[in-house]
Amino acid sequence: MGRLSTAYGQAVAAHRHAAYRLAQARRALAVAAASAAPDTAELVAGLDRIAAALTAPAAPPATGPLPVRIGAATTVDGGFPALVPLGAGHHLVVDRDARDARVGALLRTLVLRLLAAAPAGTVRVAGIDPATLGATFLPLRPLVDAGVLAPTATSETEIAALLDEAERHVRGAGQAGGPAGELLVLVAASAPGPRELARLTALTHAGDTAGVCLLLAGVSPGAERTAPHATVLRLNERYALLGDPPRHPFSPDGRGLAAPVQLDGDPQPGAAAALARQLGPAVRRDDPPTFADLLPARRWTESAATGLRTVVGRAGREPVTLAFDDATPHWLVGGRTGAGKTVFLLDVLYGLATRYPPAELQLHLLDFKEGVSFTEFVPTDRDPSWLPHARAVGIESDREYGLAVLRGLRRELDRRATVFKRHGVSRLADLPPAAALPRAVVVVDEFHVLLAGTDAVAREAVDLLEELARKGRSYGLHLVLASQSATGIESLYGRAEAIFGQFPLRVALPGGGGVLDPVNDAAGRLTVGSAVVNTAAGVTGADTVVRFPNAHADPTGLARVRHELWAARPDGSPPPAVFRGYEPAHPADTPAFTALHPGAGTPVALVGRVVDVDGTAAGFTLDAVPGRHLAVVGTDPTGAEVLHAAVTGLARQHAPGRARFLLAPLVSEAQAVAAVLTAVLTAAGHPVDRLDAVGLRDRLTTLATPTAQTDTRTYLVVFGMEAAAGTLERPDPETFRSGREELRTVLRDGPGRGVHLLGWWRGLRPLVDDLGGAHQRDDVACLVALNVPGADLGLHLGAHDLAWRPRPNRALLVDRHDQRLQLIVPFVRPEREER
Ligand SMILES: Nc1ncnc2c1ncn2[C@@H]1O[C@H](COP(=O)(O)OP(=O)(O)OP(=O)(O)O)[C@@H](O)[C@H]1O
Repeated sequence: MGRLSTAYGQAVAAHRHAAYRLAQARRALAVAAASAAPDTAELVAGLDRIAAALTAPAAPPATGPLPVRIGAATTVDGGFPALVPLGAGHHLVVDRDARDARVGALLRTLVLRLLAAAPAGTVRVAGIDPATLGATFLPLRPLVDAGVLAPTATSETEIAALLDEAERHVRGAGQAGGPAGELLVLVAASAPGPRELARLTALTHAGDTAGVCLLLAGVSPGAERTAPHATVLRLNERYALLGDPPRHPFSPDGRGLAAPVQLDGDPQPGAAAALARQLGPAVRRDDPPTFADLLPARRWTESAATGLRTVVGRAGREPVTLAFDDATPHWLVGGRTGAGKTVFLLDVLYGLATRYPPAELQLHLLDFKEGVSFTEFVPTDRDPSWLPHARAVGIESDREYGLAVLRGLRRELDRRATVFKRHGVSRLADLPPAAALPRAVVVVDEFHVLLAGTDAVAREAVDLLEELARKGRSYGLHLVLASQSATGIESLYGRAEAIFGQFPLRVALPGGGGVLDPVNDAAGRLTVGSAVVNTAAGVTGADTVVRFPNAHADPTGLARVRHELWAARPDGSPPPAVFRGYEPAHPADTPAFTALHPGAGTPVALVGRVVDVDGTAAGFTLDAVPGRHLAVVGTDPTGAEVLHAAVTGLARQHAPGRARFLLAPLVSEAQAVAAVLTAVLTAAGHPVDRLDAVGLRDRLTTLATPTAQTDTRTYLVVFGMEAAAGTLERPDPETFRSGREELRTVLRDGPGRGVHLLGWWRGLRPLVDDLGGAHQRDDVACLVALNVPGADLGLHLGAHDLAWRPRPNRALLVDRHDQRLQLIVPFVRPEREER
């Protein structure tokens, strides 16, 4: 208030001085009038009116215009200050642009005077200068650095973005229903294109309380008509002629001030820097938005019936709200690595989760990169809380997990279609309250990973995304696809338009201009923490530059919000289904494994967890059908772990004495596992035999011999089957049958007699040799492929487009009998990781 009264005091003093000089001028003119000089009587009358205006008690600056000096009106008697009203619905139009040095100096001077006259932080200035590419404002650089003056808009895109911001500012003032708290001064040093100029002049009609003031240079005199709220200044070679200020005319007939005006020159050198020092601290309050700015005043008070809305940041000082609704059902977000995509998505998710209760909003979050994007939404050892809206969260997801989530969502759409039919509605909002369904927001971070290549996973993912995008609008399912690049994705060739056409809302972070129209370069100059938001599928001119807060900068604030939401969750809310791509699978953490018990039917060999939404246990039933044996293939020592899990699981399914285990650890890596297994099985009361290669061969002969049917199972567990190749190849001197022949008999006939082989082969080739050729592959119908190249495996299975790429902590489960192919996380013992 102190600064306001000082500025106002200064303005009043200037008025008084002007009034005094005016009186002097009037006297001089009266003398001239007496000598019948033409026009002087009129001039006197005009000056009288100005004097009346100047000496009348002025309205406080908050509600009235500021009188700002533009130069000196010259009379025969000398000069007096020429003032123009600015602000509170008053604007200035100059007929020449800043390429006339007098205009450039005038604009700079006016900017300094307006800033100096108003309380710090209440005036914001933005320049437009297409003709001199910003040169007009260069001397004011210290004010730009201090954040008082916005960087000059010179290109069509920048000017359009600035106009968007100004229009939002005006709308914001309109909605607030009173004088805007801040005066936005738009200074056009030269006229922009006709469209932008039309938008600028339209702003001059915004009214006294809109909080916007335009100084338009280089606008033709006809602008008087287009800008009835502006004082018009025309320049001739020596002077400027000042038109009548609207509502405070100098002349009775619109001829303006009769005294020509000598415009003030440039401000003193150093004036801009001094002002910047003075205003900087107050303006720095206009720091980037904070996380708290995104949150609603009260939690869970909004209804999602017609869509979801959240504040994502600010454009200038205006909050920017984005929606998932009929107009913008899906969003496409682009930005290079480190551009702030994850932070932006977190801002959106917290904004939504605080506005809508879990009954109105569900979240499905998929992250395909190494990182921790959505970890904070799921329970951990350190923090048991979770975001109650989260239904499925994939962290460092496999593509197959993404596919599983998308398939689940398609089923959800089918379910919703049935509900809609039952109620005879076609929109979510029309469902009766008792049948209301939550909206679902599905975020896929780094979606290009999911769609990479042209394999079966990519093809199915593209189909699913297209279907979800197409139907999602009416069923309340909204997609947010984020990526470093939305272009050049092979699997999208010919499909991109059909899919991205459903994504009208584009958010381009730094380096993410690819989500905008190819000719739209609005994202070219973004810095981290800002984004271009475009609600017209990226076309030029529909851009808003938004600054968004760094959610990660306030982890405590974030945790507080999350805990508050968690504490408020409805009774019985389940935690989200979580898939952590980096996490190994332990039998002891898998409910289906720990639930195994004797007498539960056909034994199953559990080998890991399926990469799916529920983390289903992965396994094979070992029934009496020929070929019900398990081959674990690959050099990865996990092979021994998989057999360990399968065997301990089988042991749990048999009462003591009802199963026999024959363990053949033929390779050194398996000795320790076999020792542990022997101890476990023995402790469980099961007979265990240890075999070497020769013992294995002998036992195969025994097992191949038909015996009377018993209900005792025999599990022959061989670690490193290829190590017995030499022994098995040799024919028996008496029967002339080789060990391999005995083996093949066991493979075919064993299951019928309760005999199953569980073997680890360290390569596909030895397995094929043992089977007697690839055409015999069904003799071992259950396969767990570890580090086996996809091409080799595809060849072995006769599947030419097998989407398998060997990687740590993953295996491909193949059951040739039920045509099952599943990506699994193979079981390992916890102690193995510690080694
Ligand atoms: N609004 C912001 N304000 C200030 N700094 C930010 C903002 N957003 C992000 N950053 C900074 O950028 C860093 C990277 O952000 P983020 O992790 O969101 O990037 P990303 O695009 O997801 O990158 P990547 O794909 O490599 O994970 C953050 O750690 C933070 O330091």
